[in-house]
Amino acid sequence: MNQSKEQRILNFVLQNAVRGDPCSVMDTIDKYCSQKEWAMNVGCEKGLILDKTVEEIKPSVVLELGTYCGYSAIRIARLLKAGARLLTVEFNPEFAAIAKQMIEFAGVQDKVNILEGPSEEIIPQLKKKYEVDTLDFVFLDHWKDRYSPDTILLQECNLLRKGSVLLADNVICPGAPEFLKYIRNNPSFQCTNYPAHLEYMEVQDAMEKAVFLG
Ligand SMILES: O=C(NCCCCCn1ccnc1)c1cc(-c2ccc(F)cc2)cc(O)c1O
Ligand SMILES: [Mg+2]
Repeated sequence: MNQSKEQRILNFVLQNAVRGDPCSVMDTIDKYCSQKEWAMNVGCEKGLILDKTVEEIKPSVVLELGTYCGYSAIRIARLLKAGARLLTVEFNPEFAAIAKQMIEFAGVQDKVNILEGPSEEIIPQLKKKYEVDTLDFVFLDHWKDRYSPDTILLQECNLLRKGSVLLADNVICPGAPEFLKYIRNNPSFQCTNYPAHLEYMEVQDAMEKAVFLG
């Protein structure tokens, strides 16, 4: 049965990156996806915006929606302080299996917990099942039409506190118009837009940062 693109990316990392070196894994994925096969990793340009946001917040508890191959989970986890943790939600079991291997190869598995299933089911379980009090940082990178319903669900589940930061990928391409309309018109959020390019392409994209004001 022929391999998936995601399996080809993992194999390229296993053969070319340095085990236990997160930057080498990120660079190797970026090399493969810019030179051989495009894939929807956040990439290095938007990845720098993600890095700066994580470094600014120094979060203890991070939620990522949309694991894919684990590129942004590795990107975030490598910057987390001792004892800090990342919970990342992936709906697609094949993607989750690839991400698990990618994260372990990078050596950040002790900071990352991959939660398989639909975000609308997992978010209401975070407090009781995953012992979360509130979230310091949320990276939204899953289905773009789920960004606003899941942001509402996070509030309903009391998972945000004054100063919690949301960062959303792809608000221009593929686009998350409903999310932008919701978040920019909501007095409980302070929004900032970061123009960038779609990963590995000369196509306009942007990230949106939203700080919860409580
Ligand atoms: O769809 C995206 N991500 C969600 C994938 C499924 C998430 C599953 N899931 C996980 C948890 N709950 C649900 C995405 C798409 C593109 C893109 C851009 C241009 C183009 F021509 C084609 C595609 C670029 C990205 O950066 C993206 O993130
Ligand atoms: Mg994305």
